[in-house]
Amino acid sequence: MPATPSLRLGTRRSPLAMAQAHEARARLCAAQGWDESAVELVPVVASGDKIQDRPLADIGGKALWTRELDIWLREGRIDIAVHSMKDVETERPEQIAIGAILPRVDKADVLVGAASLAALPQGARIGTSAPRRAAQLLHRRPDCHVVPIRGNVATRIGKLAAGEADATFLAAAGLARLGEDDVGARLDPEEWLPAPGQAAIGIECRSDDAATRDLLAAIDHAESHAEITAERALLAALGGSCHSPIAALSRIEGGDIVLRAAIYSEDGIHRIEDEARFAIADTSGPAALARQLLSAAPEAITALFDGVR
Ligand SMILES: NCc1[nH]cc(CCC(=O)O)c1CC(=O)O
Repeated sequence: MPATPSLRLGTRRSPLAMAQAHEARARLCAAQGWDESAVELVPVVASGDKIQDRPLADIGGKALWTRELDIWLREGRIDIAVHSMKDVETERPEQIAIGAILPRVDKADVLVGAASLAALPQGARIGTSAPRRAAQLLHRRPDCHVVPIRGNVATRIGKLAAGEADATFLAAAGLARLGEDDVGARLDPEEWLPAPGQAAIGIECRSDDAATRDLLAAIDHAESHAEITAERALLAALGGSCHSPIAALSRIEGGDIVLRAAIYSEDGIHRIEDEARFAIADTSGPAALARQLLSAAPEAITALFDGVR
């Protein structure tokens, strides 16, 4: 009998992270014909999960989601780490490689607490700690008030029920992975652009671990990978931080990437939106779009970005 292969999969502990870890394990094992016991789930507490009372942007940004898993991966305590790509910084350590992107699901945001943006009562309080969602909301509904809200999906829905806010935004992908498909009103992603990398699960491994890279390559979804690579390159070229309201949506069309993006001032008053089409292999496409956006943007927007016009 062949020895049972054993791979340690690191994940955050939130219910959404665990659901994503299970999906990653299922795909990995199905592709290799392994029993699921071949992949051990190793839940790791992330700093972002320990600090719940302040907005992510104020306490260190996206690195708080990856720092612990990065260390565990580099020290060899786990072999792979599963992430929501939306939460992964564009600059990754050289020792870590994005080995697989799973097929992307619904990229839309969902509004929970009202049937549509137009149906929100005048002056409604909307819970979100995401600068993108806040700016998008204020652009469309300047009468509304943004109140900070954090915590995992269930916590946020609970805070809504407790009256901390009248409505909130959640990612359709996250809700679907938790089996909560019927929560809230879906916002058309063409009109309400999602975050770069939204709805994509990424699996990382050590860059020098060739055997694991092969395992991940077997489940990599090329189109989803190309999309998130373009969206992340745009984010990097804009020089945005987690304070920078940026929304992006890409799709593959006949061997090209069509990448659409919008950047906002924090108060949502200013918004610049543009689109570019370029070959998947053209790695300079996203940066060209970033320059186009920044060159058209007023100071209230460019002050939030470090990118070069
Ligand atoms: N910032 C938390 C986070 N990171 C990824 C998702 C959803 C799943 C995804 O986009 O892949 C969520 C929750 C949310 O925005 O509702």
